[in-house]
Amino acid sequence: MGLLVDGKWQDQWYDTGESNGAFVREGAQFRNWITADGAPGPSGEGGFKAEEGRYHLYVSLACPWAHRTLIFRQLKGLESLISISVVHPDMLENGWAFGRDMAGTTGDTLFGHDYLHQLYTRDTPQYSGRVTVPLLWDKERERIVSNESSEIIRMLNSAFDDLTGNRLDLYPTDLRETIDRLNRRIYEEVNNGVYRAGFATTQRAYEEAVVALFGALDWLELHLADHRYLAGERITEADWRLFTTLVRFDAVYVGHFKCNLRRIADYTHLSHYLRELYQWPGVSVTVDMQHIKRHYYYSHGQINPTRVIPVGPLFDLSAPHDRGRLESL
Ligand SMILES: N[C@@H](CCC(=O)N[C@@H](CS)C(=O)NCC(=O)O)C(=O)O
Repeated sequence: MGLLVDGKWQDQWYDTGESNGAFVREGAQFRNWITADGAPGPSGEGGFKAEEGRYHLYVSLACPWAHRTLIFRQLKGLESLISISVVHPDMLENGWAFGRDMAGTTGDTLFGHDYLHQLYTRDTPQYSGRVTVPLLWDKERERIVSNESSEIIRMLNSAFDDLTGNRLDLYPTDLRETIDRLNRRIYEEVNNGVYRAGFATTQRAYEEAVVALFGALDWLELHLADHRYLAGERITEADWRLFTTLVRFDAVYVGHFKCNLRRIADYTHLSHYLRELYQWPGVSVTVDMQHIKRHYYYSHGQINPTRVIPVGPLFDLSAPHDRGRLESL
C-alpha cells in the first residue's frame, strides 16, 4: 500500500492523523471521457472517440469500484471491444501488482509491467497521488483516459452504442434525478461507508460510519420490500453500484471491516435482491470470491496482521429468490 510522490513510489498506509481517525478517500485525477464522436465529455479533454479495440481496462476482481466497470462491460456487450488486465489481489508494499500466481490474474497484457504505478508514470512521469483501479487506458494515444469508476460506467453505458447496437440504458434520462439522489446516499453511507468503518483509527470515527451504514441498509431493506429495484421497476446504474458492496458484505465487510450489526443474510429483501442481481445474465462471471477474500484479508496487514483468510462464511448466491413477485419493466 502506498502512493506516488513526484513520480516516485512511497510505501505508506492511509494517513488518518489529519482527520480525527476518519478515512478520507482521495479524488481521482484522470477525468477524461470516451464519447461516441470524440467530443469532450463533462470533464477533461476531448479526443477519446469510442472505437473497437482502442481502450483497455485495468481492474482488480477484488475491488468494488473496478467491479462496477466489469459489470457494465458485460451488460453492454463490450467484452470484445475493450480488453482487460487483472491485477493480483495482494496489494502490498508496491501497491497493485501483476503477479500471475493466482487463477484469474492476467499480468499486464499491454506492456508487461510489474506494477500498476508504472502505468500512472507512463502517462505522467511526475504523478503524485494514489494508484488505484479501475484504470482506463487509451492504446492509441498511450494515455490514461480515466481512473474514476463512476464516470467510466457512464461512458460504457452509452459511448459505444452505435458500434455494438446494445441500447440498454442504465442511466435513463427520466430516472437521472432519482438515480443521482440514491447514489449520493449509497456512496457515502454504504459503498464508501464500509471503508470508513474498516479504515477508521478511532472508536468514534468507526462508530459514526457503522451507525450510518446500518441506517442506510435498514432504509434500503424497507424500500426493497415493495420496489423490485432501487429506482422502481427498472434496473439501473444505482443497483449495480449497490450490488458490488452487497456481494462483498458477508464475506469481508462483516468481519474484516467490523460492519457486524447484521449480515446481508439477516435482511430478507436485501438478500433476495442480492441474489437476483448475482443471477442476472453475465454478472456471476464478474464475481470472484477468492480474489475478494484474499485481497482484503491479505493486503491489509494493519487490520489483519496474521494475514490468515477465513474459510467461511458459507452462502449460496445462486439459490432461488422471490423478486419475481414485484413489478418490473
Ligand atoms: N474513485 C475511485 C476509487 C477507486 C479505489 O479507491 N480503488 C481502490 C481499490 S478497491 C484502490 O485502488 N486503492 C489503492 C489505494 O488507495 O492506494 C473510483 O471509484 O474509481
